[in-house]
Amino acid sequence: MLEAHRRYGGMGTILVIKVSPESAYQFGELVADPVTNELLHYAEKPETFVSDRINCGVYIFTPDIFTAIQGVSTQRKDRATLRRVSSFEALQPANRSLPTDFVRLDQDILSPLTGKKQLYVYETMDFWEQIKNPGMSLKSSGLYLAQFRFTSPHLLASGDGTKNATITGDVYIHPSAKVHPTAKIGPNVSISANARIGAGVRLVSCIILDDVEIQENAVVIHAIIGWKSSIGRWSRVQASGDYNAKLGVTILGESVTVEDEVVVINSIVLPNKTLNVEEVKIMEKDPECISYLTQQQAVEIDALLMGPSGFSIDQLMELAGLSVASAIAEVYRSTEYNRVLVICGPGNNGGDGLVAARHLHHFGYKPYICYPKRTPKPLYTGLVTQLESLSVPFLPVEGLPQELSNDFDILVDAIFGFSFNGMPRPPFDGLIYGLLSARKHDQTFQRSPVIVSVDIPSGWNVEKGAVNSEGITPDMLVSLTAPKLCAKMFCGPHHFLGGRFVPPSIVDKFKLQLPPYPGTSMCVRIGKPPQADVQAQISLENVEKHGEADPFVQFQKWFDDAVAAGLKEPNSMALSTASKDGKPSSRMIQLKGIHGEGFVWCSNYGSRKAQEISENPHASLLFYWSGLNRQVRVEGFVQKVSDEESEQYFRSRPREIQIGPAVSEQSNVIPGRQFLHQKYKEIEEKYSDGSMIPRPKHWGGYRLIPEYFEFWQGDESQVHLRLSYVAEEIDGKISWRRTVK
Ligand SMILES: NC(=O)C1=CN([C@@H]2O[C@H](COP(=O)(O)OP(=O)(O)OC[C@H]3O[C@@H](n4cnc5c(N)ncnc54)[C@H](O)[C@@H]3O)[C@@H](O)[C@H]2O)[C@@H](O)CC1
Ligand SMILES: [K+]
Repeated sequence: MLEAHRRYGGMGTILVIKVSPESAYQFGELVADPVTNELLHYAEKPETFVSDRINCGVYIFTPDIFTAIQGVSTQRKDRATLRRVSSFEALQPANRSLPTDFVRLDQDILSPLTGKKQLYVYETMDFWEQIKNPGMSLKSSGLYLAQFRFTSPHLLASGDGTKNATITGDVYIHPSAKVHPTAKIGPNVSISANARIGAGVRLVSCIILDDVEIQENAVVIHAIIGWKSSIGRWSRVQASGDYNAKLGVTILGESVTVEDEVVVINSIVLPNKTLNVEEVKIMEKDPECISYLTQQQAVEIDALLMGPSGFSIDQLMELAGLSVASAIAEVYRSTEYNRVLVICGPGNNGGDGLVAARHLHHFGYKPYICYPKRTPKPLYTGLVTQLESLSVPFLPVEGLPQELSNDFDILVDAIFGFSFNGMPRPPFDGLIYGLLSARKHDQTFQRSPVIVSVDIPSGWNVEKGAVNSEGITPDMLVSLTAPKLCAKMFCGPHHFLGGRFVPPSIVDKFKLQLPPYPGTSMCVRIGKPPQADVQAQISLENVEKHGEADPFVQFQKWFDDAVAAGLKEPNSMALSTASKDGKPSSRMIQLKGIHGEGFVWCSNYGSRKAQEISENPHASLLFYWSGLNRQVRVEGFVQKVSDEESEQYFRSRPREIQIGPAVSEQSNVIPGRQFLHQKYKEIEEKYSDGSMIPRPKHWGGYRLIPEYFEFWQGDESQVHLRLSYVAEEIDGKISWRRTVK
């Protein structure tokens, strides 16, 4: 490759490899000139197929690369400075999330330099393996150790349990590590510096990082143990060893303590956690406590239910669908999550979706159905008739909006259940893709719809879960009868079990361990609710230790926590303004996003707050995330955004919400509510042909440019913590001074 690089004479050469067209989209795809090998086009993880040659992530550059990196960084700094000094109206919505010293090799360097005789590719026919997920690094570590056997066999450990530990297969032990001779180690084990491995310890397929202590008789299998972690006596830390599965390898972050006699299976444990028996019991959907079914068992139970147990399919489907609707109603209230799209597949899973939609209608939701492949059996035609008689709309696939996120609050995935095999075929592949992309929440902080999967997240392998970790990531999974094996890979906040009908004969035959259903409920939660999860990571010490240097990054972190905790409307904030004579007023509004170094919201330019902002630009925003005991105050000055930017925000709103601003002349006295309804109807009718609703001149965006941030973390002991950031201008540049109180 080096020779080729010198021959090409460019600034950089990229190692590429040919992969199957199906897997190329996971990588950077490249197109090069077949004769000169010049890089002509570079697309990072493209949505449509570009090329089966992918970037291996191995580069050779001349030192000119540093000038190129500096160039990008300088440009970004200039832009940031410009943003602060020039009028906001002149600005494009800039990509706030990138700090000025952040340069992306692919987007900032490689893409702009294509076709300029600067970059070339070198295709390898040799072995290459990606290390995108932690599981793959364990696999690669094994390959590395195997290579040692040929290249540097003296580095590999040996021992038969007399003077040194018993070693099987390829094992590396750093000379400073202390390993007890009664330990049994290997194959595929790598032990780093200063690790201490106690008597009787068993290690198989794992990476033990620096300063780890593994005490007597502990077992570690298919795991990566982070720096300075310790595993107590007789504990087990293990996983299934499926390198492609999300939780196929157990990972302990830095400084995790697993106490004595604790079992940690298929888990990722964040840094600085202590796991004791109590903690683990609630943390896990303990495989010992709940049975998970193979595909075959699910099919057998199905047959037994409808055979000797005397059930009809109609009955089971009715109970399954009711469980799904009940679980949804338990978590997502119809007042906040009203518009539900139920996507129904061709089999019984789709039938469950039809039943659930009917119940959701009766529970006060507004369901819509997409049911592209109908089954002509009476059971299904009956379910369709029942829905039609309730005027529940059926939408054809072509009739679905491009972006599901704008029009629906809940997406119910009733596409495939336990009989799914292979890869999804059309039209369901496109629908599953729609579910995937509905979740890509961007910088706008708009709430994306929640996804509820019935029995199996569609597209997932029934036993192995998401293939290539690229499947949909539902927020809620309602397992029916008993969870299937893939449910172990479910990482969303709400896992429920439904199907309260399993007779004792089946429980006994399959030795099923299922949780009891409470009271008259049709569903029961499996695993603990999400809020406590995030809370477990919150300690004042953590907040202090991990506070970011950039308050915007800190804000994004806390905002993400609030989203992950499932808090209601995490983007709600109180805006306080004051009139020119200093009289304050506050109201709740919604954050639109962080763009152009500021917090943006949209409003009526004739409102009281607008009036006050025009007199006095100083304002304060307050976010309160009660479930996490956190609040954030952002103080600064406010300016209007440009007309073009306002236009963009207006266009990003769902159509029915676009009508609102046109109707309301906010804060102006109106003859009564009836008048508004009348006006709404008039406008709705005027644009009923789908033509563009114009943005009213009095509607637009504001941006608060922060000068001060205060992150407040409450604590049960009443010792609260404040992280504050004050903007300071040094040599014309803004920097943030951080203090902890
Ligand atoms: N046995 C039980 O305990 C109960 C099962 N129920 C539901 O029934 C489901 C199982 O129903 P089914 O056996 O009908 O199966 P599914 O609902 O999983 O779907 C099978 C259908 O999908 C098609 N299909 C399979 N792989 C495909 C692919 N790669 N691309 C496109 N189409 C594909 C099949 O041709 C068939 O039409 C369960 O998951 C559950 O939701 C409930 O209705 C009632 C209780
Ligand atoms: K499903």
